[in-house]
Amino acid sequence: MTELVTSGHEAPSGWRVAVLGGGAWGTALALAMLRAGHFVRLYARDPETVAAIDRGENPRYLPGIALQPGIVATTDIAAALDGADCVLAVAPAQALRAMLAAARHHVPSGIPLVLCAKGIERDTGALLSAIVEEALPNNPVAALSGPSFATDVARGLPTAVVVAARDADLAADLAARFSAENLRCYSSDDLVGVEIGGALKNVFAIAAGAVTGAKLGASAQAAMVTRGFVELRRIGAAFGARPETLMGLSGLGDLLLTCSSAQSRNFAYGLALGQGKPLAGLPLAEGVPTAAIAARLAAERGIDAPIITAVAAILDGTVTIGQAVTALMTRPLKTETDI
Ligand SMILES: NC(=O)C1=CN([C@@H]2O[C@H](COP(=O)(O)OP(=O)(O)OC[C@H]3O[C@@H](n4cnc5c(N)ncnc54)[C@H](OP(=O)(O)O)[C@@H]3O)[C@@H](O)[C@H]2O)C=CC1
Ligand SMILES: O=C(CO)COP(=O)(O)O
Repeated sequence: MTELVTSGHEAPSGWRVAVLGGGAWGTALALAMLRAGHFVRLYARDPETVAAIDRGENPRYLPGIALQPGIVATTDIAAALDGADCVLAVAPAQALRAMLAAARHHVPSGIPLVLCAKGIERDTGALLSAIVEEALPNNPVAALSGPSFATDVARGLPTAVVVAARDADLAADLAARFSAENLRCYSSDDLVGVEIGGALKNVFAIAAGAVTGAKLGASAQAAMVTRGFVELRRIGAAFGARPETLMGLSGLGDLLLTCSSAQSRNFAYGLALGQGKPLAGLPLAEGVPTAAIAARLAAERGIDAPIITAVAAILDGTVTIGQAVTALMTRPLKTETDI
């Protein structure tokens, strides 16, 4: 592996970056890595996606966006990982464990694995970093997160994210290597804080979409996002996240983005829910499994998380949106600063 660099974002020479996942975010990050001067191999399990990327497009996941040449796409995970200096793991959160099982014997020892998904494993409650540490004990884990729609990044629009690792030098090195003219990467050593913010904001994005879809009004929207952030901070604190991380790009920043834009698939999912439209066939909404497990974790740990609990109950059909709103509005009164 090349030596660590921590200054600016001009120094790094090209790394061999393996991107695992050929969806919207994997493809966008592959482009971002090319622009940052790296050699990119992208693994997708679907041969049609690989063929499309070879043609310079990914119409299923990034329709209408022309891909600059240079991404080497393959269905062979071993070939994608051969000689890699770094791995970006970009499958959905619930698929991470399966993807790592396929990858683990081919990941060079010691290279960083950067989590790019946002979620908590539904069946186990595991943070994604814990899944990586179990599957790849000889590889340092990092996470890239923050307000960043794949289409924006793919188009090269200015975007800021945070790259976190427990080792601050590794985080700074990765941030320097990944940054380019229109991708500004901050670094953090609060890996868990970055993971928690990214996972939970999706649950509130579903709630925000539902508030809009059910025409509950802009005031309700602002109240929900603000009180949702209180729940995010409570759960974050229980996991050891630092408050300033939750206030940053991967927490508040991404919460604001996805709670305010129908470009967010989680918001769009909530919008359909609030409008009573069919949900089957909608694009990936990571907040759905994360709501269920976050509600369970909050209950087990005695953390007050009424909005997350309401979203989970609405999604599993236990309560209607109307019933959830009434329950939220008639809870015992309290001081606002009672975090
Ligand atoms: N899209 C965005 O704007 C952003 C997304 N993210 C996060 O990135 C993660 C991925 O999202 P995104 O790329 O958008 O999702 P998409 O639905 O666009 O794509 C998912 C990709 O993962 C692949 N995949 C699913 N399961 C497996 C598996 N077991 N092994 C290998 N590949 C698998 C799919 O393959 P196949 O086509 O064969 O099913 C597909 O290529 C999510 O956690 C999301 O929250 C983060 C920031 C921005
Ligand atoms: O995480 C994202 C932007 O930061 C993407 O959000 P959605 O998955 O809701 O589209």
